[in-house]
Amino acid sequence: MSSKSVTLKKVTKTFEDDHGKQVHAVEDIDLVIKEGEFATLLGPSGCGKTTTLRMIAGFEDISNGDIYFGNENVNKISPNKRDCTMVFQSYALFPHMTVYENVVYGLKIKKMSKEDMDKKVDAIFDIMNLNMHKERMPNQLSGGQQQRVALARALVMEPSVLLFDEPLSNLDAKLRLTMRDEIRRLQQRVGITAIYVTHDQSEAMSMSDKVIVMNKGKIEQIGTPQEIYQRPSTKFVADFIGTANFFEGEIIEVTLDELVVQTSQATFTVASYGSFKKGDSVILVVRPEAVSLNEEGTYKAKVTKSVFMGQLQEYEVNFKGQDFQFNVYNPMGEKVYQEGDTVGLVFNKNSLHVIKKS
Ligand SMILES: Nc1ncnc2c1ncn2[C@@H]1O[C@H](COP(=O)(O)OP(=O)(O)OP(=O)(O)O)[C@@H](O)[C@H]1O
Repeated sequence: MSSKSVTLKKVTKTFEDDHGKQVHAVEDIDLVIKEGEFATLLGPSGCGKTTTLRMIAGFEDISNGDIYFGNENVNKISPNKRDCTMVFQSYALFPHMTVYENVVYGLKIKKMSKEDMDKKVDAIFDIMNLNMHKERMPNQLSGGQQQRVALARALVMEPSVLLFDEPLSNLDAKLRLTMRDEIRRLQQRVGITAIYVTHDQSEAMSMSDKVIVMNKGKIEQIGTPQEIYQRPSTKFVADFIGTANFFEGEIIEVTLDELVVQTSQATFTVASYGSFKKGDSVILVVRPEAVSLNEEGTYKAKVTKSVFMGQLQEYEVNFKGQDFQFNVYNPMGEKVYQEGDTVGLVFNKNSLHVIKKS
């Protein structure tokens, strides 16, 4: 199976709202998804991820800009001629056709010989463990099985790019976990370029080589799951991915590998990433795992909430006027603090992160 890169250059999509006003659903997006890469468009409802995916598929015209598959500009190529297929949230299987007929349908349209068709369908059914369901009708399958058939139907066409529009939204939580592993393994096995839309950050984090975080029609950050979690470039990204506490402050010292940040609560030393200078107004991002507790620590805080969650103890403390939350692992025998206790906070400087205040 061949795969292609996908490039978006200054892509914009404008819609007319109910009052006839032009609104940008997607604005000036630049994006490169490499061959064989699994890239996820992630963001809250209405941020423009589905519109972006539909423009890549050709279902939606673009108002401005260019889209390339490999070196080929596909702006004017109709969806059925583009070298990509889409897997939908609703599976979109033909209800009156068997599993086999559903999967073979696209090849029949292409007028492929029966022998070649059977070879391709058999190979896909083997990869996806669908052989025993060949003669069933879609309504005789579970949601997960139906989604596997939809995936098989997309893959059998051997597109260079596979597009996913929230494909797991209709499945229960446990099945979602299994299916996301299955999709990722399959994508790696066939080496196809995949572009996946979701608003579920754990799905994005666990499946992707590259995550594209969108907000209000624009790209906030592109990075590996680790980069967007550990080194978010904006407050929006830090807030949207995982949980975070924010402290406003100012850079008071810059060394080769450290920043010193003064907030109204304390002075923090942080491992340095990005370019900062003395006097910059910043936001200190404190992830839940950046904090541990002891009796002696110099940063004293009052516990305002302590909840046993099994593996983790969830704390909320008041630290010089600001409430913040974090988790501490809970091995048996570890001291557990209760509401009203005074504790010492220890911050791990490698887990702290600074972003510029906009
Ligand atoms: N056909 C349309 N006509 C007018 N406005 C539209 C149309 N399609 C999308 N929009 C608007 O464009 C913006 C982006 O929508 P889009 O569906 O791409 O967002 P999304 O991030 O995929 O959201 P969701 O997760 O809810 O699907 C929204 O404000 C939406 O209302």
